[in-house]
Amino acid sequence: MSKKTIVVCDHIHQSGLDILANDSEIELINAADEPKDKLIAEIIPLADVAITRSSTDVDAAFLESAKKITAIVRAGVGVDNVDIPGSSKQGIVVMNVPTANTIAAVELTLAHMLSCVRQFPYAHNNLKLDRVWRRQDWYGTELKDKKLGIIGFGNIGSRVGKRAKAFEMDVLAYDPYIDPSKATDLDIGYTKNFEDILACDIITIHTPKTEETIGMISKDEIAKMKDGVILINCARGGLYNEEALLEGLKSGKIAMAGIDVFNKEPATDHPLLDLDNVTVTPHLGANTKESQRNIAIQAAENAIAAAKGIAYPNALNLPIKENELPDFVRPYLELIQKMGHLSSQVTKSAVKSIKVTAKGPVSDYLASMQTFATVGVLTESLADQVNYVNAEFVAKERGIELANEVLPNTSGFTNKVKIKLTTADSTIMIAGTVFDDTVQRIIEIDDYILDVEPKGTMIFFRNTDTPGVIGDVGRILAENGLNISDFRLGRDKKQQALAVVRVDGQVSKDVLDALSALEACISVSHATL
Ligand SMILES: NC(=O)C1=CN([C@@H]2O[C@H](COP(=O)(O)OP(=O)(O)OC[C@H]3O[C@@H](n4cnc5c(N)ncnc54)[C@H](O)[C@@H]3O)[C@@H](O)[C@H]2O)C=CC1
Ligand SMILES: O=C(O)CCC(=O)C(=O)O
Repeated sequence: MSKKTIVVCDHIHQSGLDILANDSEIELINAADEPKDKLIAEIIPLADVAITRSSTDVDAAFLESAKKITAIVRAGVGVDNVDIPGSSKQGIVVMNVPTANTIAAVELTLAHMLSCVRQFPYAHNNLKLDRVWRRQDWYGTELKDKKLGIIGFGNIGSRVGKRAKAFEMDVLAYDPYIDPSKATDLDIGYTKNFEDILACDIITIHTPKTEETIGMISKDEIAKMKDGVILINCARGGLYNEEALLEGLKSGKIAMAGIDVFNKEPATDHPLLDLDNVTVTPHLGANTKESQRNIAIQAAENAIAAAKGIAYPNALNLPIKENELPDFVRPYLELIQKMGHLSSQVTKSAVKSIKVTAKGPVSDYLASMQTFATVGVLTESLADQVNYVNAEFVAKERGIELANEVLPNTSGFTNKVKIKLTTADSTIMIAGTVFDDTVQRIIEIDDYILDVEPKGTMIFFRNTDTPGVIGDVGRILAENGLNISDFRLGRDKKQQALAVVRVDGQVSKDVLDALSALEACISVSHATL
């Protein structure tokens, strides 16, 4: 097997590099010290998988060069510098390493909080750099009994809250997307009213950077805050509008701000740096030895798994979360993909729409069913250019309409999935189910009730329901050296029948011509799964 190339775009801990270097199936290119233009132009085109941090943007230029890339591992949490829709369009799986740097970011937040209330860096510089001993200049405040507002109560926010409780702070969480008990179980207040947060003494933000969270704290919000409020941002630049923050700090409305992240990084010329009431760090939230080691190991292991096509841990743009998928759903996904592939082989015409329907508990996974069915349908014309990540984009680009619907839970099979494929020339409907949790079966094709295992080479022979047809079909197949491994017949109310014949071997044009020459034949087609 040829080696897969993993390009490391930013600095990661040596322990991760060692894992990559020691894998005999992996070619490692450590490009962390390469200029970004060289990285994009010369190195990214070689990569099967790339590992990035916040210093490499996965933008249009990166993606343009990512000709071979199948997966990108963001060695950290925030993926705001990764163009996820653009990656999906190219069929690239985007993965992050979500919890390995949580504690590092939590502790840096507390460091900023303590530094702000005691103006620590200024007192430090006064003594160390200026050699001035003026204790009367450095009166701080205490965290005890202060009200701390936490915006975003996920991995980092909740742990900041827990530690703030140890400082005897009065903590209030704002996060509309969590169960309030996540906060109240920690004896932390929970509010859905953002104004309650604005009334706090200290406010810290721990949300991802999204359209909703950009500028969450702006001029209007700052105006509503207490005079002398302290603001901390160790999440992402821009969550606090930087101009409003600057104004608030200049006017003294905001007493202090602790800032680790900037809208544009590196931020060596930022006007915030000119102020005397900020504590600043150059995006150090994840920079502890423990965190960097953990992240690098996880990023390397996950990149290797992705390069070998074994697994995509923490994938952010796959239609399914592997570890959340109940066992009974997997065979249905496989089945609907096969049904999609089969229907496109039988119709052999430009696809107009793919409609997926399902009944029973499996219908909770309808969106994933749609993706798998779409991959199945498009595989016939696009082979490996289509995958679970880009299927929807590819279909839309080709003007294929995608639709899905839950079927009413009537009697019969507990779970049933159905695909209706409409092409320029015809329509086909195939339904299937799974017996005993593993046995996949096609149970309907158009109006015919059947019981067929979707496997191998299959001939679909539609005929007028007259005696002797089965014998004729068997004879033609035998004359052409095709052994029948299964023969299933479905009849409809119009005196027509559909035979699905599974054969060992390939079906030639001669066989199809001979079958279609039979007087009873209405149509004949074949498919291979
Ligand atoms: N400075 C640094 O080096 C680091 C920064 N980060 C940043 O911190 C962020 C948070 O990290 P984690 O806690 O691990 O992520 P997480 O996903 O565990 O938590 C984020 C929380 O924000 C909440 N949220 C989302 N939108 C919200 C909104 N509009 N209002 C209120 N809450 C909202 C979510 O419900 C979730 O609970 C990351 O997205 C990343 O940008 C993370 C690690 C290091
Ligand atoms: O180390 C980095 O790349 C930054 C860490 C970070 O901001 C994150 O994990 O979201």
